[in-house]
Amino acid sequence: MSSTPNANLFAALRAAFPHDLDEIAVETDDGLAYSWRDLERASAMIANLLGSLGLKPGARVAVQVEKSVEAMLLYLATLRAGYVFLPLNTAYQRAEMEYFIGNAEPEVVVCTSANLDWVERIAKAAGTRWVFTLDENRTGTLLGHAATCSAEHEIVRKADDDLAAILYTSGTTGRSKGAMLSHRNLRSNAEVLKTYWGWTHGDVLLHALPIFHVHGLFVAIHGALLNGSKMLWFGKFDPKRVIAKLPEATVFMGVPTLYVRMLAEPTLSLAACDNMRLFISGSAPLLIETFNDWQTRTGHTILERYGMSETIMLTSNPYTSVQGARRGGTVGFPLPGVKLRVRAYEDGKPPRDCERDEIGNIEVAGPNVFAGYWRMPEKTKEEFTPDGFFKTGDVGKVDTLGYVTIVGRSKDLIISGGYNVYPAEIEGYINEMPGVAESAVVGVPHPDFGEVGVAVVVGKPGASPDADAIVAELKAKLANFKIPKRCFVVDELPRNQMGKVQKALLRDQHKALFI
Ligand SMILES: Nc1ncnc2c1ncn2[C@@H]1O[C@H](COP(=O)(O)OP(=O)(O)OP(=O)(O)O)[C@@H](O)[C@H]1O
Repeated sequence: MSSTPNANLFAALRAAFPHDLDEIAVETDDGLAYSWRDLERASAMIANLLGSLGLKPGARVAVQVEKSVEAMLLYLATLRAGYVFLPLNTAYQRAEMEYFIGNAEPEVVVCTSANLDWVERIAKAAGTRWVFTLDENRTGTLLGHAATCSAEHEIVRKADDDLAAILYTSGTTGRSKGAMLSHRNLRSNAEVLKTYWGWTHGDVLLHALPIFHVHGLFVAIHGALLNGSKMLWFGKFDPKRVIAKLPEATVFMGVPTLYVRMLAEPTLSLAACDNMRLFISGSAPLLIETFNDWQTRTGHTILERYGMSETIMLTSNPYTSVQGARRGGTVGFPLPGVKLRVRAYEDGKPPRDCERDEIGNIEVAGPNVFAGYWRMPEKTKEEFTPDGFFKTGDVGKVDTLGYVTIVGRSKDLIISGGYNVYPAEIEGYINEMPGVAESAVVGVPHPDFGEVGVAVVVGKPGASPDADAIVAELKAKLANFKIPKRCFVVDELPRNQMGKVQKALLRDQHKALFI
C-alpha cells in the first residue's frame, strides 16, 4: 500500500458525506429524493460498470444529457473510477458534436435517447466503443446496466496531476477549447470553497444551473458535497418555482440572467428570501442595476464571483463584512492560493505590472490553473507567460483596496484609429440612459480606422430608445474615437445558456457594415 494520500477528488468528497447516510442529500423539483447512501451506492455501481468496460486509465467519458441527478451520479462515478469526465452543452447540434467528439475521442459517450441515432453515428466514426443513454431507449439505460453491478467499490488511486475532467470553454470569443483539469486543480479549488462562503452541514443549496459548465458542476456541487449540505435540484430554471422554493433553501447560485428573470416576478420579496443566507452570481458581468434592484427587493447583497473553465474560481467578493463590503461591479478579491496580476503590454517594451487602478491584462497562477488545452499544445504555449502565468484574456484592474474589476475581454477590445476602446466603458454609459435595459458594443472592420464600434441596444419593457439620441448623448460625454459609428435598437441580445452575450455572433452579423 502506498503511504501517499489518494489525490482522487472523489476521496475528499466521499470523506465529507455526513455521518448519517440516510439523510436526504438531493431533492428534485419533481419530488424525487436521494439519500447520501443512494449517492454512495449508485456512484459505486456506475464506477464498477465503467470499470468493467475495460477502459484504459485516462479514458474520457463524454456526457451530453439534460441536467439530472443521474448525470451528477455519472460525474461522481467517473471520478471515483479514475476516468475523465467530459460534459457537453445540451444545446450542441450535430456539427458541434462532431467537432467535440472528434477532438476528444471519448471511449464512452452518454447522450439522450432522442439523440441516440445521430450521436451514435458520430461517436462510432470517431472510434468510441460505448454509447449509452440515461433515459429509456432500445438498448437499456446506463443505470439499468449498472443495477446489476456490485455496490462495493474501492476509490481508484490518482496522482495530483492525473486528469479528472475536460471542460470545453463556452466559445464566446471563438472556437471552444478543451481545458484539461487535474484532480489537484479541482481539489484545491473545492477545498477553498469548502470554507470561503461559510458553508455548513445545515445549508440547503438551491441548484438551478446547468451542469456542463464550471459554475454549475464544480463550484456549486463541490461546495455542497464537501459540507454534506442538502441540494434542492431544479432540472430547468423556472423563476416562479425557484422563488417558491427559496423559503426551504439557504444558498442560491445563479448567473446574471437568472437574477433578472426572478426580478421580473411579483412574488420575489423580502419574505420569500427570509431563510436565505447567500446569493452568488458569476459567469458573466452582473449589471449594477440588477445588483441594486436585488438589494432593494430582497434585502440581500449578491456576492459576485469570477472564474473560467481553465481556472475554476479565481475571485470572490467578501463573504463576511470583516473581509470587506460586497461591491457591485467588482468581482472581489483573489481567492486564497490564487496569484492574480494585471500586466501592461506596450509595443517594443517588456511587459510590466500595472499600477493600482490601471487597466491591463489579467494573468493568474496557482494550483487551480489548468494543465493546458486538450490536443492544442501550440495554443497552450501561447496562453502561458514564460514565468508560468495563464493569460485569462480578460482585461481589468485592481483598486487600492484590492478589489478586482473586469472591464472586458482582450478579444473584445476595439482598436480604432490606433486608440484602445473598451466596450464595457461605452456599454456602462449607454446602460445608464433612460429607457435602456442593456447593450453590447462590438468592433467591426472599417477601411479608414481599422475597426470601429457598433452598439446594439435593448430597451426596457414599454420603452423604445432612439438610436440617434443614444449616439448624440455619447458624443456629449466621450472622446470622439470611442463613439460607436452605428447604433441598433433590438428586442434582445444573443446569449448562450449561461447568459453570456455572444459578441462573436454580433460581430459576425455586423462585419460588412463598412466594407
Ligand atoms: N463575474 C464575472 N464578471 C465578468 N465576466 C465574467 C465573470 N465571470 C466569468 N466571466 C467571463 O467568463 C469567462 C469564462 O467563461 P468560460 O470559461 O465559460 O468560457 P469563455 O471564456 O466564455 O469561452 P471562450 O474562451 O471559448 O471564448 C471569463 O474569462 C470572463 O470573461
